[in-house]
Amino acid sequence: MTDTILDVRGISKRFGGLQALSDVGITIKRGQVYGLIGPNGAGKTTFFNVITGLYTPDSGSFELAGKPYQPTAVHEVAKAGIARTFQNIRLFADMTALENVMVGRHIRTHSGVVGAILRTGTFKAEEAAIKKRSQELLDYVGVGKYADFKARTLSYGDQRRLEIARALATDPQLIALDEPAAGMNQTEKLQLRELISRIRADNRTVLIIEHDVKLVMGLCDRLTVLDYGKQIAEGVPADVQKNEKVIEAYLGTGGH
Ligand SMILES: Nc1ncnc2c1ncn2[C@@H]1O[C@H](COP(=O)(O)OP(=O)(O)OP(=O)(O)O)[C@@H](O)[C@H]1O
Repeated sequence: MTDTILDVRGISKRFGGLQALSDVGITIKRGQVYGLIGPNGAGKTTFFNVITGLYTPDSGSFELAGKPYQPTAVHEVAKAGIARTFQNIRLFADMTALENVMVGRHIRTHSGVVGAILRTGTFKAEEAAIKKRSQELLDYVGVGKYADFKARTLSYGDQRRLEIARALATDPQLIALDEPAAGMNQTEKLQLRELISRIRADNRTVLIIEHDVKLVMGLCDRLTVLDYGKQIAEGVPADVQKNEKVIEAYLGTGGH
């Protein structure tokens, strides 16, 4: 089994006259929490969108768990083993918390459409297993008691946790979290930090975009810093924190 989960090299992406990403590459090892940070407009979400199949890059190569991987379509990316959450929560608002997670789990089932229509024994057994696993995941992220509540009735912090449960339901090789702490209060941030640490302790691999630098520095094993689409630093938090280019990008010129 390879130690490298995601190996991405030479990603460039242009929107009209704007070079959103220039030759960006990262390597994430199994069991790491890897952070992607940078000022507003640095290209973080674009990078996420490229590796999860929402944007086609102008150049770049990808390997997932040692195999060449082409992020061409969102559902193919999920099948290949990358699950993500979004900066703006994207749950099925009128479905229950449990149903939201069950949807995520369905990409790993086998009985298919015919089985579902005929309600075969295999289908029913699979459905029961999906339900059980989904409830376990709700408990795992700490929202088990809201299983039967509609997603939109959950607090903001709980909706973010629910999104993480749904992403975990696909049994991903890599879970990519896009600003999971956005809009959270300090207590919720602490709980989130505990949850992500637990996810890592369970030998999962996490890629995280986050604006809260303190949270990222305390949580990540390694970091990449983007600024105007360029990778200005890569390394362990203690080194990245001292990097002059990083300090300048965050504190200096115009505070973009
Ligand atoms: N679909 C698009 N079409 C045109 N320009 C885009 C598109 N998506 C992003 N951009 C531009 O690319 C640049 C990088 O944006 P991106 O959203 O990736 O930055 P970010 O680091 O995630 O920023 P933030 O922290 O504000 O979310 C920005 O200048 C943005 O306006």
